[in-house]
Amino acid sequence: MKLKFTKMHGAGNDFVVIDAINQKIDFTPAQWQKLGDRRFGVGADQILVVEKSDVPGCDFRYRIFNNDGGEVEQCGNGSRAFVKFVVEKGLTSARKITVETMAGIIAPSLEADGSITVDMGAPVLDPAQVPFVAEGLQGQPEGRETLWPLMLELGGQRESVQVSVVSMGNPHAVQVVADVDAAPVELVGPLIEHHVRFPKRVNAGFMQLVNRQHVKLRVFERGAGETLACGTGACAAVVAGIRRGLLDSPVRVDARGGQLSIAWAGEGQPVYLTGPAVTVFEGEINI
Ligand SMILES: N[C@H](CCC[C@H](N)C(=O)O)C(=O)O
Repeated sequence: MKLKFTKMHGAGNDFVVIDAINQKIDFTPAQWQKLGDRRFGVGADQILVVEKSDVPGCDFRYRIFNNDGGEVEQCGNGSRAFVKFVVEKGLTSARKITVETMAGIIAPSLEADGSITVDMGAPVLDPAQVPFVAEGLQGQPEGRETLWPLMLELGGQRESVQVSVVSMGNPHAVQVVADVDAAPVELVGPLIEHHVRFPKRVNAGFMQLVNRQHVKLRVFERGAGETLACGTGACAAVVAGIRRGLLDSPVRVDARGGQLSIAWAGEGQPVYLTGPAVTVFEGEINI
């Protein structure tokens, strides 16, 4: 079939966005993978699918596929591209929309100055619900947070890294490092992503503290590898840092592809993600 799509990015985290309201989409994981393939397809970190929602009061449904073809629960940078897409395509006259995702309802809004803020909902902090298997581990309390010693096999050596585990609807394991640019993200990221204690795999965050309201962050994403920015990863990292007593809301998050801002008022409260969304080009592909 000939498929119309829009190529977009949020702080360098790039997407193929598809209007599945006006196009009939029924793809196999292999077809999603092809769309995300940077040589055999269009190429993107994730594919975002816009559908009508059946949930009363919800404007749209938002489906997210990593470029490994797997469908996932949430995408923060994608939610900003989503609201820009539906406004630019005339699919809504609203500027603040409610969107049904696999992880629950989120509410992106397009501000008059073009910036976009998303109510990402409250973080899930119970390790079992991330999900993370803590059995047999001695968690290290720090502030309101618990640091979990994750055992990794690195070059025949067993090394332990201390991670916070947080869900934004999708799972995150966040560690603090002295220097993100020197952090072994390509080596350690996959070991954490596929660690046996994460039954649904996990996004691995590496956070450097600049000051109490400014961090640098790299994320090795589940199902996509290292991306230039990860919105839910930024949310999870800031939540973990605030709970550890290391950060104060709001926090500036410097990702490799751009700048995000995260605000969180504490347990049970929503996390607000603010950042850019850019439309790069429109296209068609035979898929
Ligand atoms: N790789 C993530 C999905 C995309 C999240 C990221 N691109 C964001 O902006 O939140 C996962 O498997 O949970």
